[in-house]
Amino acid sequence: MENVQPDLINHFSNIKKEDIKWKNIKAEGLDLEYATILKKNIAHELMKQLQNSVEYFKDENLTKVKVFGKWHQIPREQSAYGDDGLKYKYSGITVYPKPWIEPLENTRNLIEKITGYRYNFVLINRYRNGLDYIGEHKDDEAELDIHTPIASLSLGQHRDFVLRHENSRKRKLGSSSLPTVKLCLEHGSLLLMNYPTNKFWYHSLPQRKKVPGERINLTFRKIRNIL
Ligand SMILES: O=C(O)CCC(=O)C(=O)O
Ligand SMILES: [Fe+2]
Repeated sequence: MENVQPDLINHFSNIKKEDIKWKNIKAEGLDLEYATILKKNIAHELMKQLQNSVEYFKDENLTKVKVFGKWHQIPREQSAYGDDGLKYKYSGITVYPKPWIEPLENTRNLIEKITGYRYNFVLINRYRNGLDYIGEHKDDEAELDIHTPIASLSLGQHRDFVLRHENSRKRKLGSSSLPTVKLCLEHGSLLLMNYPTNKFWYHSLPQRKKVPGERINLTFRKIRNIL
């Protein structure tokens, strides 16, 4: 029987590392690399497959997070997939990833081919519309392998991504305030947050009422097995 679904693996196998044009963004303690890695039609196909297969958390223990000591309903949908036996704790919640599903595993393998890093975990955020957002935070949990950059793949509605140095945030006396860094994360783009970015810089994806489309973001991470 002929496969009527466009074959993602086939498309992915045509993507060559040497064809990718990276943009480097650097500031004190900040090191980012950004590139469009998927053509529009391939990005659309991956998004469609994820819309049909990803299951988001429903359990109350996983849809509320602790921010500055208070519990809040997360203003987006979230899920996690990864290797068996891993555990990731953030914002007061503990996540055990679901087993890999095909589109996510294929994407993990593509990112390994492009970056040379092998990931064992992906956190998925779905922003249903422009009101959904993620507040300022650092991804600096102890179980993250800090020398493997967080690789963030964006699909769907482009959204602004804002980074602020911790000193600018605290307006610490005597520290020169570093300018905010703002990027627009496009459909089919990959952002690498290299060490030591998450040590010094907070990031967020603010609400944007004028860009109401759905966005799915995959952050591939390497968790050190702490069992
Ligand atoms: O949606 C994004 O681009 C960022 C998500 C994020 O910062 C996170 O999952 O830690
Ligand atoms: Fe983050």
